Amino acid sequence: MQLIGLTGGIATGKTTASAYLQQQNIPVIDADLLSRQALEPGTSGYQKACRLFPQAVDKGGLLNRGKLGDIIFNDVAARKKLEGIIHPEVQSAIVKTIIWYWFRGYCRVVLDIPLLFETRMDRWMSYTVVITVSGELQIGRLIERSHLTLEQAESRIAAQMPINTKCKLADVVIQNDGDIGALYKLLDVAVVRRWMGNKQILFLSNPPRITPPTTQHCCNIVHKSTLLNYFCFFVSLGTVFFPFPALIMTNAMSVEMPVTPRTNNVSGTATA
Ligand SMILES: CC(C)(COP(=O)(O)OP(=O)(O)OC[C@H]1O[C@@H](n2cnc3c(N)ncnc32)[C@H](O)[C@@H]1O)[C@@H](O)C(=O)NCCC(=O)NCCS
Ligand SMILES: Nc1ncnc2c1ncn2[C@@H]1O[C@H](COP(=O)(O)OP(=O)(O)OP(=O)(O)O)[C@@H](O)[C@H]1O
Repeated sequence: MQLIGLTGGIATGKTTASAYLQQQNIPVIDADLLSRQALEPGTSGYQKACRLFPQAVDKGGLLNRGKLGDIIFNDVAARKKLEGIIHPEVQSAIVKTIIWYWFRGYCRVVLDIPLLFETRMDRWMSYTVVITVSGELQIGRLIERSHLTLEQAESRIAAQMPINTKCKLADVVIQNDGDIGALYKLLDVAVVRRWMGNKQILFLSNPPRITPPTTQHCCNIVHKSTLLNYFCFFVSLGTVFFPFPALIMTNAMSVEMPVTPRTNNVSGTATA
């Protein structure tokens, strides 16, 4: 099972990338969606959040996500408290969903997790992809999409791990300064074609900044059989408390088949 960690800063394009990958029949687990589900009315998370953050509850008694955002993105202690409620729920949902996809015979899953590095979940990934964008574009896209003021947008960005740090931690960096079509082309190279190598930066600029090293390790991970998948699933059920190590174990049991890279010239694919 190949686990591909997709992350980035706020409004750098993770959701746009995930939607495209899903169109390519690659399953995506969206941590933002799971965290929204953990805060839905009726859940214990919702009740705890209402108790902890009464300032974010509207007159009608409903939790206002915008107000909650204004609180947690300006107060580290409040953010940690909210994360303490939501993250355990999200992480357990992620593990269950991975196992579900595995049971269905998928050999790879993309995990769209904004806090991939902060929560150290990158340790369990086969490789990580960071989507980044220049500061001005990030602010502009965030304000436009979420209808925020400049101050709100800046506080949300400041509350996150600096994007440059994420880029340093990533195996693949996608610079999303171009149009959507250009982003899709970069995703084809970085994920859809399962192109794996050393750290790569896929620039949209012209001329190309980087080409893959000729010694790159390209591999196509293929499961031996669906039967093995079922076997692995039952093994993981036995390891209720440590399902991730079980997934990694079975990853090691997969066959690695070297394939010829589809493209030796990333730039050719990358340029818009
Ligand atoms: C504060 C909340 C209610 C604001 O909701 P809103 O609908 O405005 O934003 P949404 O959930 O779509 O998140 C948008 C983006 O904000 C950023 N973000 C969200 N939570 C955090 C956080 N705790 N730390 C840093 N960045 C965060 C991410 O880049 C995310 O993609 C919400 O973000 C939330 O519940 N956050 C805490 C849970 C969490 O840590 N989620 C991150 C994924 S596990
Ligand atoms: N290459 C692009 N060109 C133009 N607009 C883009 C591009 N990529 C993303 N966008 C736009 O930027 C905004 C933010 O993108 P998106 O919602 O995918 O980011 P995100 O990283 O998922 O955000 P969040 O962290 O809030 O979940 C959206 O309005 C999206 O349509």
